[in-house]
Amino acid sequence: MTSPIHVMSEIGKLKVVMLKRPDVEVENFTPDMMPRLLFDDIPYLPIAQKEHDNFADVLRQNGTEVLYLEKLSAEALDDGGEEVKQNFLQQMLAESGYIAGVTHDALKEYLLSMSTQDMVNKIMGGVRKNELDFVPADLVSAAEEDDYPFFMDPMPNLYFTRDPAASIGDGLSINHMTFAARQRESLFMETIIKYHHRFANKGLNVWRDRNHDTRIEGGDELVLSDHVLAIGVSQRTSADAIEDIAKNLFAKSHFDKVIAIKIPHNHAMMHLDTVFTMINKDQFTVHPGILGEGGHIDTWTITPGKDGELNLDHRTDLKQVLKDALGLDDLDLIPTGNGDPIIAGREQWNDGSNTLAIAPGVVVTYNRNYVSNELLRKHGLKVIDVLSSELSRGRGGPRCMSMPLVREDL
Ligand SMILES: NC(=O)NCCC[C@H](N)C(=O)O
Repeated sequence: MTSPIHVMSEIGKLKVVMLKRPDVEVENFTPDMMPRLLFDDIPYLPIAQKEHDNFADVLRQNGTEVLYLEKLSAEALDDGGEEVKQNFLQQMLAESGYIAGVTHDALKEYLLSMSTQDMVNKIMGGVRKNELDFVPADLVSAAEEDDYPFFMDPMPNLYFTRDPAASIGDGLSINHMTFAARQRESLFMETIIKYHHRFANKGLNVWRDRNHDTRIEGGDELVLSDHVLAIGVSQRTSADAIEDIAKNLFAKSHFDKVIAIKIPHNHAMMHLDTVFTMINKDQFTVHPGILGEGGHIDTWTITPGKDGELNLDHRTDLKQVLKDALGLDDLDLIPTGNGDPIIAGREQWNDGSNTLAIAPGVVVTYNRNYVSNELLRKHGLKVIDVLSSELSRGRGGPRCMSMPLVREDL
């Protein structure tokens, strides 16, 4: 029986993927909340949903089974039973700032009065104060948070299913994410893996769980082959988390090389996959803005050392590093925006480098990045471009919006 998670590459034919259809969470906030919620604008929901449905349809038409995070989460809680649901809620409330007390109790009662699916949707969408027939009387609520409209913030970034967890081999990392706006997200995946009948007790390896202080996000985790990972040292992923997962993978799996790639630490390039993706056996997209003089960038190839320690090899020629790690004679690094500084900057901002490979040489991209798309076609790729006006406002593209669960081996 095949494992419910099986990902040995970035490019093997995509068989099963997990998405989250954007819902009220992407518009249930005010402009002043945007920076904290990691959004640059507020999408128009009906169009965002239409675009997302178009994305899901494209995947289905190409032979991919599409699962939805929101549905899996509710099913997992129902599979787990009453105690699991209560514990999940307790943990979610604690991570939302309510360990105990009257507000905790009021929220618990409110959320438990719903069907499991409605409860999950409500937690994802955010709980406003005016929904409950309850006014907290403590000083913090009265004196400091009286103007704030939410008991529980919405989670608008959930449609970027790539980040809270990452499939690696026959297992995954469940991630401790960087910013508070996203940290609760990975509790859904932890619950799915533990309790959903499709995943529970199937021998899945959790290479690193969410109970850490050091940070890692799936947009930085790229499975280049069944031996090699690339992981961004980025705004969202810290070097110590990379060392930690490398040690676990080297001890327990067939992965024996992790290439750590240092990228600028800023919002536009928050993850490695916003500037660099694998799209074929010997082809990658790269945003020229991350490469210095002569195409150089800091990379460290990490391999197993003595007694569980790690060996590091610092090199700056990305192309050569990748060729060596993957045993390739040549490699095609395709620059976002065809190297034009204005177009490259603009199309990277709109996730022109954030391609989702659904088979070797077949990629799904945003239609708005037409210069990069045309260039990919010229390099022999099959490009399926999807609608992107509203989805792109959340600052993530097709790779960010998808968590592959099963890919065919190459
Ligand atoms: N892998 C990705 O690059 N995901 C995009 C995440 C965008 C989201 N607004 C965030 O800042 O986390």
